[in-house]
Amino acid sequence: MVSTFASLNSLLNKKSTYHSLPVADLVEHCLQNGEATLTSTGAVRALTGEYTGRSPEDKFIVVDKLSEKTVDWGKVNQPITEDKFERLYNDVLTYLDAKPYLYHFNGAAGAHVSYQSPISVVTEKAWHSLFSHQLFINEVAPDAALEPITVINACGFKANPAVHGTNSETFIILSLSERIVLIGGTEYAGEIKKSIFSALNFFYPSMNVFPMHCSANVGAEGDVSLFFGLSGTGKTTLSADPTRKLIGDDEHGWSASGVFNMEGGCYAKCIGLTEEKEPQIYQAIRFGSVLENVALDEQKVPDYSSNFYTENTRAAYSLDVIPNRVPTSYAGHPNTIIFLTADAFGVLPPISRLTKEQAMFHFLSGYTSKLAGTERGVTQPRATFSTCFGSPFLPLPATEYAKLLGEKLDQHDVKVYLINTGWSGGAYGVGNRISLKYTRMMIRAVIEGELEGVETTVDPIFQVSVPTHVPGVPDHVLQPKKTWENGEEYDIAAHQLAKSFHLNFKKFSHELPDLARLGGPVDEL
Ligand SMILES: Nc1ncnc2c1ncn2[C@@H]1O[C@H](COP(=O)(O)OP(=O)(O)O)[C@@H](O)[C@H]1O
Ligand SMILES: C=C(OP(=O)(O)O)C(=O)O
Ligand SMILES: [Mn+2]
Repeated sequence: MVSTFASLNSLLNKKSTYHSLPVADLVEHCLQNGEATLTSTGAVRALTGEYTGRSPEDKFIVVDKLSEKTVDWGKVNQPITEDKFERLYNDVLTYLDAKPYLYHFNGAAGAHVSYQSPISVVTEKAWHSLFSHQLFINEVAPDAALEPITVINACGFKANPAVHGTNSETFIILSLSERIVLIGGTEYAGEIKKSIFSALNFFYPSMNVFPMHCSANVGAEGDVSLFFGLSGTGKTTLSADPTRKLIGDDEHGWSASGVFNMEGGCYAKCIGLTEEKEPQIYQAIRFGSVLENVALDEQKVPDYSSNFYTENTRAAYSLDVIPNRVPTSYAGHPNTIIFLTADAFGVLPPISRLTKEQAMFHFLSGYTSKLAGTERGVTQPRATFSTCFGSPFLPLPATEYAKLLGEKLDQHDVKVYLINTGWSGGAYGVGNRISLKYTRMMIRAVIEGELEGVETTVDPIFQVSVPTHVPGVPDHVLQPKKTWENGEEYDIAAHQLAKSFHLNFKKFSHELPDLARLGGPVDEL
């Protein structure tokens, strides 16, 4: 229990801890400490060394009274004992105690006061504090509803698996009871934001809030759109739309009163970034923003085309720099939901409309690809079923989140579309990634209601409803088989994927016996 833990407070009360430094000071510290480089954009650039993506094999949840019977234990949520956690916690604090200085960010997660949790992030690096400042909410509501959560990031501390019970020197450990996240052995900043997301994904469902791995924006009429998707499928890119106000790019809750952002900033992939293609993200990279693992030329100009350090290059910036943001970071109930999937087999239609059953089936399936770099060891697109389009971040069984989605779909009038932002004209390696321009056109058409009444065909394998015409997109692009040189090869690949959908869904068939038949592809198992 926590009373036996070394006191974090005494560490934080030391003179050498910097509390809630303003951005300009944090930038100065990053540069003075030699942690980061000032770039021509005004943003600082940090390099993270060996770990340039998340490390799912090193993520654990502490088994205790609260988690034991609630968490969906397995490969994603690996158990670690309270004793091991306590030992590691004490060793991490001893390590941090020896540091000449520490940084302490104080902010919040959950834009709506009724769902807000104060967040403390204690780091040895100034740039992690700057990252936290940009990604989390900076003003804490005095009456925040949830208890605080503390992240302790000792990125330079290396665990000893024999002593600490970890898998390697690296660890991301969540104690839900103590509301503490311990991170060590990795500098990848994404672990900080995604561990808070994991914690809230545990706490929100019991408050009747549906936590979602999605981006969100709102139109002039107050119409809210959500974009679900695993990393790299386009949440950040596609929600950055000059004609709509941004709520957030990655993590939202859906409560009885509407949708709210959990965060206060964005974390955009910047591989291949150009001002022309993604102006909002490009322009957000400025003083105060943090570039992670982006290559620089001799003039310190970012080279977004370079994957010298990793494919998973990132920019972290505050929502404050987005000109068309929703200032409160919350809005009403969505009327459009888009599931983004990056299909590496190139067989899913680029756009299709889903019935409620299909929406539930595809949400639970979470078929997509892991794109290069976001997770350690993934170097090219790899097809995966990532339930709820966010499996790495879900402590509870997937069906709990699906139940919340089902309730919301019953209560509100929402159209649901599946959009393939992955490959077309052949699998990865043969075909090409669907053009961002066309994807944007499809999304515009959905949101503007231009597809209501448009003629559709039912995809013979996936059974979803495919519009025959989308303004601005050549008709043949909408029919995946027509984009392949060899139609027979298309059929083989599509049937194979249909089969893996059904194989994957078997784990839900006990609880949801009819859903695969009602919402899935043709079943030829
Ligand atoms: N058709 C497309 N739709 C969306 N993104 C695309 C598409 N084609 C290429 N991309 C690229 O894929 C990446 C999507 O990343 P991002 O929006 O950060 O994903 P997420 O926020 O879901 O992790 C961006 O680098 C974007 O330029
Ligand atoms: C930051 C990540 O993902 P996303 O691009 O979805 O924010 C991640 O998976 O580490
Ligand atoms: Mn994103």
